[in-house]
Amino acid sequence: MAIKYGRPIELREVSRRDGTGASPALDLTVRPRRNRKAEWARRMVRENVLTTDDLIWPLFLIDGNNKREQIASMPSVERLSVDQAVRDAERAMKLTIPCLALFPYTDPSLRDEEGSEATNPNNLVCQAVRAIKKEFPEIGILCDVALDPFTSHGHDGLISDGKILNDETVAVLVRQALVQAEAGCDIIAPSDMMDGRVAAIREGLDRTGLLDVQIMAYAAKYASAFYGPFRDAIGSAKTLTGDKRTYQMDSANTDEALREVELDIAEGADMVMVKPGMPYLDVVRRVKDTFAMPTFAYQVSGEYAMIAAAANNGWLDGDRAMMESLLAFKRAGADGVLSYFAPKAAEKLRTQG
Ligand SMILES: NCc1[nH]cc(CCC(=O)O)c1CC(=O)O
Repeated sequence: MAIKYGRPIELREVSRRDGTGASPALDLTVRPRRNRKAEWARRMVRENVLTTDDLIWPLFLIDGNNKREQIASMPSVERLSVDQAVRDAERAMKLTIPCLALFPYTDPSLRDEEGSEATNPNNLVCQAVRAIKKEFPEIGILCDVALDPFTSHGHDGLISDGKILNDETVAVLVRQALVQAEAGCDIIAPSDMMDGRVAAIREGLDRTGLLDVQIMAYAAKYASAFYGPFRDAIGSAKTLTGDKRTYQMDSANTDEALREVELDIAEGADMVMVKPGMPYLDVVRRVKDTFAMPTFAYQVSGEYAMIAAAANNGWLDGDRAMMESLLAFKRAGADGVLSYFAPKAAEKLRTQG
């Protein structure tokens, strides 16, 4: 056998750990690379897999008909009129993506201090829920609960003297959750981070007889710079005054995340979420290990934008970075991921599998 890079190691040298041997003392009975030698072998020992069941696809809605509007900071993501959202729901069905999440771009003329459009049973989100459920009752629909797409100041709650009011906001959020659930949405996802909102929403749903509507709590949601492109998408970037640090979590904390998750579970959350995603995988792991609850992560707009922008510049392989980033959530213990990559990733999974 021709040896290109040196002579073969003899077994007896393996035990020579004092470094006096002719070659460095390497314990080469153990060779982890054996299990990586071919794709079939790698498949055999693979610990985590991503499937289309793991994906939740967020859609942005806009008023009008037959409209698809590009969002500059989120390449390939569009704002959709309701009829187009129905088309994307069909695409999701075909790709076996189990669930959609809906976010509205509210016309500026409908935004006010109180976010009153949030509780309009005929708002854009409710229209889309009814239209999608009419054609595709088998697909899951998640609706975000928070006031920021509807307020003139871009905050998630009601404000008085520059302060976000907790209990008054919760009362409005319950009404927002109820109009969405009555329109037919399956999962209510409070993203506002007010205290006590999960319990109040659960009680409201149960009192109305909406016993089967699930709650996925944005339980550990951080005050993050990575929401920037989302705020472009829903049109709150320019209007937002100040920041959200009095209600969203400090990114320095993880014990606090566990307390938030514990509270939301006690208040009746069926599923919990950590957000943003990739910079907070340690939190995902701690939450999963501590509570063993269905745990989701949100790969947020800024995470999407970073990968998409780098890929569009040719700085990294976009498809591989997308799949690697999604798999990372599984490795961290997540049961699923909200991701703007959902349709693209599902297409890739389909052609691979
Ligand atoms: N409260 C609303 C909400 N729901 C989801 C996101 C961010 C999602 C994303 O960045 O993709 C936000 C923005 C925010 O809290 O400011």
